[in-house]
Amino acid sequence: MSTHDKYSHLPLYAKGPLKCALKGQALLDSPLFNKGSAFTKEEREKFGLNGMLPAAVHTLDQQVERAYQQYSERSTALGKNTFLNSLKDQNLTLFFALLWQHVGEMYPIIYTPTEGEAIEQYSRLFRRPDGCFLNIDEHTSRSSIASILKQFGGEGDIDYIVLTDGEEILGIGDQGVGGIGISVAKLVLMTLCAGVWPNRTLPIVLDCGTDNKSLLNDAAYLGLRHPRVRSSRYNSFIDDVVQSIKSTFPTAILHFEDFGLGNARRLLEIYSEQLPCFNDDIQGTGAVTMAAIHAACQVSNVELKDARVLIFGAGTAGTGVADQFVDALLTEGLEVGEARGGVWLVDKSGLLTTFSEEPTEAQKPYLRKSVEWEGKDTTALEKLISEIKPHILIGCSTSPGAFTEKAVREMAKHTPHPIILPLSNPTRLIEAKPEDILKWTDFKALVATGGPFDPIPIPNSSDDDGNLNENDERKYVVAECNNATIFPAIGLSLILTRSKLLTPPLLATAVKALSLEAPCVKQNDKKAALLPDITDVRDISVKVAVKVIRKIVGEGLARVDDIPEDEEELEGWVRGQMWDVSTYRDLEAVDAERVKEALEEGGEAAGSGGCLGIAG
Ligand SMILES: NC(=O)C1=CN([C@@H]2O[C@H](COP(=O)(O)OP(=O)(O)OC[C@H]3O[C@@H](n4cnc5c(N)ncnc54)[C@H](O)[C@@H]3O)[C@@H](O)[C@H]2O)C=CC1
Ligand SMILES: CC(=O)C(=O)O
Ligand SMILES: [Mg+2]
Repeated sequence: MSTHDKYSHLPLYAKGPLKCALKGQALLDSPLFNKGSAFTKEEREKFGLNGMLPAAVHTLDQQVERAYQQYSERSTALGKNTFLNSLKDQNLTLFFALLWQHVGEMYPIIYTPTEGEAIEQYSRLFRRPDGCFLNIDEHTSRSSIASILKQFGGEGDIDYIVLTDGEEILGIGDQGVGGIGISVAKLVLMTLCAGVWPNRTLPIVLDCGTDNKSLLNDAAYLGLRHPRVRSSRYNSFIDDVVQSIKSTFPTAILHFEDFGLGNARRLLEIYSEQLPCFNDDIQGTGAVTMAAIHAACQVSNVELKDARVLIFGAGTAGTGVADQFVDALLTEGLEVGEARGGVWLVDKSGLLTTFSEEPTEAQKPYLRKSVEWEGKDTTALEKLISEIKPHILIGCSTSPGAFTEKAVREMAKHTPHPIILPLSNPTRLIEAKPEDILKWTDFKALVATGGPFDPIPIPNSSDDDGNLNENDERKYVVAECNNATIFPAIGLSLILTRSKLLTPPLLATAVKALSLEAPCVKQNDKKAALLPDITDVRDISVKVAVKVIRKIVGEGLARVDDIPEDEEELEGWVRGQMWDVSTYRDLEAVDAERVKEALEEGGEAAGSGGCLGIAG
């Protein structure tokens, strides 16, 4: 065992059969252990299930088929989302097997855009709680929070936590307590995309009130019915929560999601040196966007160090992309000043300059000298494009239609293959539709979007010399540039190594690794996707994780020391610890006392608190 520190002995994932102390109805009610009609005759006998299930024993595939039929009968996206969430409450293995077998179809149902709708309707759709609800009004002390957290498991039981305060959800603003939906959805992706064990994760919402008037006036609203608490009371609440997480789950990774502009970066800066933590909207969005930029630059022969980037919407996500761009240039040997020189930030007031009023801390490093812009129009996007001549245009503004035909055509005048990434979610808020961008640029642009879009037929496509390919039936696959393509792999790497921190070199490693997997790079084809498809994400996550894990070890941040050095062995080591989306695990009956003893002896915890299961 490791000599690194006292946490290195804590078990990671279960191997072999799951030891299960539940029987009868309690077993059927446990989403981790339940197999429904797939319980074998022997298991029915052993676990007191006789008479509690119909006679037939079905396979997981048969169950998936039936569940898919039921899913398909729901006529609306929201109805399908509700169906899937109920299934998750009943049987985790079936839920993830179904999702994985239909990942292309179901991804937008369990994630953006449908999950956004479900969050807006949270209080109406509510059936049973999922996750941990911490509310500021009942917050009395750090120990009271710790005692709530302990209901979800003890030291070593939880690997990954998604924490939100619901203020800036998925581009739809303040959703109060409904924000729990984004914590749950991001954790579903952790399992689906990177095999993190779902019972070893914890979604948390911090209910600090809401400034959303329609929620405050809605009699059905389930959260605290007052405006958001801010300043010192909020800060001490957050600090108590983070410190309680740290003491209760000392090896857990903390993922901040959808915090408001005034808090997201501030909290990351405070806590990134105290525990392994991650802000998805800043770092995840920055990282996935940077991977798309790397890939696009590579196929369109633009040197990153020469690239000019115009970021439209300089909030949490926009400045996260800017920072990631600068970090990438620093790893190529540029000085900070030079690297920042390639970034222009535009917000509601136009180009951000030294003349701009009250720039945020995150925007300050990128302010352009106002004297250089005297007498010029710094508000109209097409005018800015005409001055700056960007190679890359990124939208994180929630301003639909902001990338106008004029602006996009102007961009195409200065660069043969404009790289245009309208990232705002949900779909109705996108800065420009990909089919329009492609049409306005004669399919020369390289495009990726924040949410899902169908492939776009390429009409009589031409090659770079302008020769028409009359019979070309190809479609332009618009990659989804969403942090969900990268955060699960980063999280998996941190979990498996029990990394002490998440540092910029780890993110830069993930970015490079992901960009190498982009179809456009692999096929050296400007019309292929800028990022891998979600249907490939599990394999991609393993590849990215292998590189990040090596970096974690190299940087001396790992807290386990049995990590294989050989790349192939390391890949097997990673895969071997992932949740299997294609099979049920064997169950071994044990009594509850034995489970407790085994956990005290340091057995491998298969379930978070209350699951009464260990693995041997
Ligand atoms: N694809 C992805 O992976 C991600 C996408 N996003 C999306 O990015 C968008 C922004 O999210 P956050 O940065 O978290 O929000 P935010 O509120 O922190 O930032 C939005 C920024 O856009 C600015 N803005 C608003 N209207 C504008 C306009 N007309 N012109 C220029 N700037 C304008 C705001 O002043 C603010 O600075 C959302 O739609 C969100 O869904 C966010 C995170 C990840
Ligand atoms: C994708 C994401 O994290 C967001 O839109 O907030
Ligand atoms: Mg987010």
